[in-house]
Amino acid sequence: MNDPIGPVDATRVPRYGGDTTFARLPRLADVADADAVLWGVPFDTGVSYRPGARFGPNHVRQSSRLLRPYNPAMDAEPFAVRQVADAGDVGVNPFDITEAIDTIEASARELSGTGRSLITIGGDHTIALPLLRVQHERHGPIAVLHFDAHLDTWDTYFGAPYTHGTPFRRASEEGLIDFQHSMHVGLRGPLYSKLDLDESERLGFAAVHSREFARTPLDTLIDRIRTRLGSRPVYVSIDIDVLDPAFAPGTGTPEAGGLSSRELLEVLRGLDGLNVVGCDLVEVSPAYDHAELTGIAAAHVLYEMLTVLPLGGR
Ligand SMILES: N=C(N)NCCCC(=O)O
Ligand SMILES: [Zn+2]
Ligand SMILES: [Zn+2]
Repeated sequence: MNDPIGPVDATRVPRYGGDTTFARLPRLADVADADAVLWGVPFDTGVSYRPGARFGPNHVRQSSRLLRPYNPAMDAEPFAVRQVADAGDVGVNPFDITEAIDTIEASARELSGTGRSLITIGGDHTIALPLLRVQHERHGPIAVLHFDAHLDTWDTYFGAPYTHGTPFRRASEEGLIDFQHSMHVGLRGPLYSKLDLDESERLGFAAVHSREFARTPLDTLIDRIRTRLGSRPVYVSIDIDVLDPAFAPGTGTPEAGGLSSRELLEVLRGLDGLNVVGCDLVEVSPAYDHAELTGIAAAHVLYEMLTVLPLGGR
């Protein structure tokens, strides 16, 4: 492998100008090949409340301009040990959800190539379903680590099966999920019924609720998460609304009482050494953001994810 091409040097080219790729990394077309590909899915036709996550990918990219190459928390240089590239956005039909899901699945399959890690910026949470289908093709039933205020294991909205509140139910029904090793983290807020929690368990998910963060040491929670995931291939799906609205106001279905950015970043660092095969970051809706708070939180979340991705051959 040639030395990876890293971000544009901010001590030479001011970080507020120029091309807007994630962390000012090269575009996929500008590198020979990549170990990890980051791309955007500007789709929000699946939302049940505030819209706007279709603008998420470019907002997160814009908010990622201040990221620097060295991660002191992990003593790591995520862009020096692997080639990371930004593949831009997929052209996805905003008027037809099933067609959009098919397009996302086909593009994810193509971009993952013969073993690249795929990091997806949404978009609303509907997009996790086609992403999981592609992971399942490669790895079989997959351990899903799902950070979210919401279960997203609901059945239908207005009779519609493919929405941002239903991807993990569909994934479970399709046999994509490893029932013994999947988990929600950060659940909170009112539900439709007590049965929602039983159903989610039946569909294969253990849970760490947001309120547990107030009373349980972080290391204990990280141990619980690592024990649940084991050595399985893990797909990490992060809905930015897992953060408290104070840390991430720019999202479509905010719920009070969420994680702090510091807690979430620490938990992600705690995934180091696990077999993480891909991830998504969804539900950033910039029209409800202020001072790029949500975009910056999302950019840092992806930076930590890129740091803990296992190094693999292409
Ligand atoms: N933000 C996501 N993904 N899901 C929220 C669904 C909440 C609801 O309308 O019941
Ligand atoms: Zn959510
Ligand atoms: Zn969600």
